[in-house]
Amino acid sequence: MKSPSKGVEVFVRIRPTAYFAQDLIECLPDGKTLNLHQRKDSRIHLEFSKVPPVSLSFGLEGVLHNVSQEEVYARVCRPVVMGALDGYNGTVMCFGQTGAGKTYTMTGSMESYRQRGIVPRALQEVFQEVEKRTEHAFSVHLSYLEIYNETLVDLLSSLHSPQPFPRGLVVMEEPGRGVFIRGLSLSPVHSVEEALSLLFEGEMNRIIGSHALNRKSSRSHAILTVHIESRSRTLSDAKYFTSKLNLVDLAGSERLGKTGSEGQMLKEATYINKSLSFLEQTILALTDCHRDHVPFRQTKLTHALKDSLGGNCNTVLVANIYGEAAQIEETLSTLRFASRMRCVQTSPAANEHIDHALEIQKLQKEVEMLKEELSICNTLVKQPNPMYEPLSEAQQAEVQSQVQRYLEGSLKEITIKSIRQVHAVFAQFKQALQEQEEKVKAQLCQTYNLVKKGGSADTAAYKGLDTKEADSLATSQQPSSTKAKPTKVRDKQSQNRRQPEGSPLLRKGSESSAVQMSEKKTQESQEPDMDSQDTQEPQLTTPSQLPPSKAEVFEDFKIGRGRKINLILRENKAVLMERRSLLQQLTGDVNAIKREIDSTTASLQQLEEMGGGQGQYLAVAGDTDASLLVQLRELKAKYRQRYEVLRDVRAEFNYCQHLVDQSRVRLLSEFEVWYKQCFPSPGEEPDMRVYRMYTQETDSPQPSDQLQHELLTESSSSESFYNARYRTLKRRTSRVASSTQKKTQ
Ligand SMILES: Nc1ncnc2c1ncn2[C@@H]1O[C@H](COP(=O)(O)OP(=O)(O)OP(=O)(O)O)[C@@H](O)[C@H]1O
Repeated sequence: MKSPSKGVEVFVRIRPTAYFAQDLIECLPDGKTLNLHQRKDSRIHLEFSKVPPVSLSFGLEGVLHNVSQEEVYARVCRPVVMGALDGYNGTVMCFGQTGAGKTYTMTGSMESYRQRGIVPRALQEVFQEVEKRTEHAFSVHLSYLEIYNETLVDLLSSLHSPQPFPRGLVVMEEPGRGVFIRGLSLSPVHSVEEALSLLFEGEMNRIIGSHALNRKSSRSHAILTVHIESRSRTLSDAKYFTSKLNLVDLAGSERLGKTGSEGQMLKEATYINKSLSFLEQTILALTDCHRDHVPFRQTKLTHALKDSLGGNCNTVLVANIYGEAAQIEETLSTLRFASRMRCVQTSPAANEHIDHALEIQKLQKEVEMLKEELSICNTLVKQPNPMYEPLSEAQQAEVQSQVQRYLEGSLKEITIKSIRQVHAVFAQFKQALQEQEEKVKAQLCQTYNLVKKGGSADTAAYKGLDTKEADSLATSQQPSSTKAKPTKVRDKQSQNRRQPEGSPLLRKGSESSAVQMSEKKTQESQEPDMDSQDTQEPQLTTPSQLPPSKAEVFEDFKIGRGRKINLILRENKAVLMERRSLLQQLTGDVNAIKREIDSTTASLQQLEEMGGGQGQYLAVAGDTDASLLVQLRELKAKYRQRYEVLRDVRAEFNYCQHLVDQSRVRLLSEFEVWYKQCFPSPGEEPDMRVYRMYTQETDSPQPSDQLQHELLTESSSSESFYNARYRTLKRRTSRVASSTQKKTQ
């Protein structure tokens, strides 16, 4: 991610003073231009007396005159902080004469929160953003470097064990890493509080000199760096971003003569001036496109800031000036430096990295997966040159024809060539099955004159079952055709040949024979042959056989193991039918009486209208009318009596309906259990013990017998309760059976 190159952004901040030289310094209303007028009596004029008075104009990103600390931060630093969180290096530095307000701008007041400077605000914003950007995991470290008299000092060393590098800190450069200070401590920080306490610690350690101009003037350059690393929490890629946010408070530029420094102070001032002058030379070299060498290494300051000056960094300079007439020479020099700085171009670029360890891990995983896939392919294919490309249309058509021929029996085996071809074969099977189903349904609907009403009527017709039972079976049905062996799709005919006599699979002939069979079964179930039930049980499957469909063996179940519950269901249904016809009859009676009541009432009303009112009515009505009244009374009494009977019968009917539902659920759930035990999934052995238990009649009461009474007397909402209880009883019964078997062995 690379942004277009741009110049270093430069702001001028004017230190407030009661003696602001407004005739010399003019801030234009655009807020971006500052004009400096040279006066006849100024020192500048005296020194260059032959030069006619001139006005110099400086274009900037902004003139910060009488603005709050908050606004300074928002305009100068916030965009750089945001960039740093996105992976762009950023540098904000203050330059200017001693006492012009550099430290005030960078650090601000240590006592007043409102007057805190750029650094504490930047730290605060970093952690606020870290909390907001939840889709990224950030790690933040701080380092605090001081350059004093060309010596590098770790301002946070007091918090760490002695330095591992006895020769002190060294500015280093490494390809891919850029410039860094070897031996400088990196303190991890997890909150704004931790970060601020490190800042305060560093500030305490910073050497404060005193000299004639400013008792608190800092005599060193200070670089606080926030090192940020961010990794995506949502993407599993090995990409991550790093950035450095440098907050630089440069030592004050000053004229030696003016400060009156001597001794140690003089030495300090010399170093400071030297480094600032090299900084200026470096900037000049950077702005000169014909120079191939930029003397970054001349001083520790320029070397340490190499990345920030003309690198891939978002760089902002705040030029602090002291707006009094006496300081006009320093102001001019600061503004000249500022305008040169504006010409320096940087090419901000996000520092994107690849976590090689993670990348290797990912690739290793991928290789493992591909190896597995390849081994499956090799097992399946057993031939050279397997196909890896998606099937072409011609190949798809070939697969379709192969499946057709295989189903018809003219093709013995489909040769497996690739995973994609296997998928295509299965898809063709699925399609063929769906087509067959549709065909059978249509045929059955025609045979039984059934109207197609969604799935229910069709499913019922499918095997001649009760609609609800068939629906339930249909939903739980597993397409037996999909249970093919994984490596070879075997010939269907040869499989049928292996089925034992009497296997339900053998009944899976043509569609018409299926219909005949279901009709035959229906007859059989109406007259169950108790003695032959064992022979009616389906054959157990072996792992090489396909299990019969549930619909096929359901009839067997109903006359075999599920005979009792099926009989109960039938009895309940019979009672329900009887109640239904009684209900219909009673409803007809009640409606007829109601109609009679209505007509009698109408006749009486007619007579009343003819008599012109209640009083006359009695006089005119005579015997006929009196008999109508009696008739009406009798009809009402009869209506009440019949209605009560109707209400009772309706209640009985509803109750019977519950019983039928319950016994149906029982029948189906017992069937499901029985089916699972008798026809286990491929790879599982059929449970012979359970199979025997279900096929042999025992003297001990079956769970079904125990539950029967409860099922018949409870409401249908208790269904799940009973299902659970039934399963528990079943498990217990099978456990008891197995322990008894062990004891007898
Ligand atoms: N914008 C401002 N508003 C209020 N006070 C200010 C402002 N700028 C500077 N000052 C005050 O001016 C004095 C000198 O400021 P400061 O120490 O920040 O200067 P400096 O440029 O860092 O000096 P040095 O180079 O010697 O470190 C301080 O007392 C500071 O509070």
